[in-house]
Amino acid sequence: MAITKARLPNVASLVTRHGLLMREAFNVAHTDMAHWFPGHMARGLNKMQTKLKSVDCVIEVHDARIPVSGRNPQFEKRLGLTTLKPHLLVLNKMDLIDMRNKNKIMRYYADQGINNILFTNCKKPDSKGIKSIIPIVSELIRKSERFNRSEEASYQLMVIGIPNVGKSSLINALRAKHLRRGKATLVGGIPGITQSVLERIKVYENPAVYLLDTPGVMVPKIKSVEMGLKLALAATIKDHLVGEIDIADYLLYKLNYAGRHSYVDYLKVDEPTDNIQQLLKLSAVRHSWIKKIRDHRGMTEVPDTLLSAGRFLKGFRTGAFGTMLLDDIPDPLQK
Ligand SMILES: Nc1nc2c(ncn2[C@@H]2O[C@H](COP(=O)(O)OP(=O)(O)OP(=O)(O)O)[C@@H](O)[C@H]2O)c(=O)[nH]1
Repeated sequence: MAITKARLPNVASLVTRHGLLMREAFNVAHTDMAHWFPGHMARGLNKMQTKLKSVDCVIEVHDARIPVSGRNPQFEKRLGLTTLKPHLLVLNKMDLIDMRNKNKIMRYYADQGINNILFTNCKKPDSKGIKSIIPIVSELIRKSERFNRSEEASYQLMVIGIPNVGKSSLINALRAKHLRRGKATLVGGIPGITQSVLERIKVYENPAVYLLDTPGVMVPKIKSVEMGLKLALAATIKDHLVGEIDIADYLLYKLNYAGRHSYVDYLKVDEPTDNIQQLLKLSAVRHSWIKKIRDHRGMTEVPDTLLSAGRFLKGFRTGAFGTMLLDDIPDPLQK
């Protein structure tokens, strides 16, 4: 299957200063996306559902780079997010997007009835977003029914989200901010670090606030290959399941499309290109990333393009090419 999305290309940005014309759309040859998603994730949801009655508020963490892609509709369906319990949507990794998009993103969610939204950077526990979480959540709980929990002095919050969006980092940032305590929960750059369901961690005193950490639950169905590639680029799916080279190719397309060519220096190549194989090969040679393979001549040294792809992706994920929103945000004002 190929995606050739009709777009209105910003022609100026598609032509590099070297006069090269870049791709207007991304084509990919994947057909089977089933293996991108580990099936065991749905089991976590069952446990979350059974715990819901002891929860006062649900904090849904999502990656700010993909506000449209990948929010799990199962959360709404199974946990009744906007109806059963107070719900706060935390758009994390705000340091990786251009915050001039904030209002557009807020309008997009407001159009879906989601109004309690906060942008955070968990790398900075003293930042405004992290500081606001407990006051906002306390207010949401105070205004709610609390069902059979009104006698409880302490608050219990459940932190949910797809893999690798920063759920554990958020818990650690809150502990660091309010209790001056170290990490209570494991953080990692690859999806699927949190395995146990519903570990209870204290993050605040007076009133005592506990958070239940949960393993990431991936969307059950990916609507398109491009959506899958965005999720992979945001590191919510393990790279090898999708293929490092394909994800790197999509990244290259996105950077070129936006007219952003800082990858040229980062990868030590000569000029922008649309050819992922050539890019990764040259970068591997320039960095001396060489691997040995066995062929008809015995052991031969070849450029390690997989390693270059990994470094390219890491560059994007750590913000080396600047901030980037991966989704186009539908603006309800322009409907
Ligand atoms: N740039 C940036 N990186 C972040 C932020 N929050 C978390 N990270 C990084 O994102 C990665 C995933 O963070 P985790 O806290 O392990 O994510 P998780 O949602 O608990 O992951 P799972 O356990 O796989 O579901 C780690 O490499 C974090 O350092 C943030 O606000 N900004």
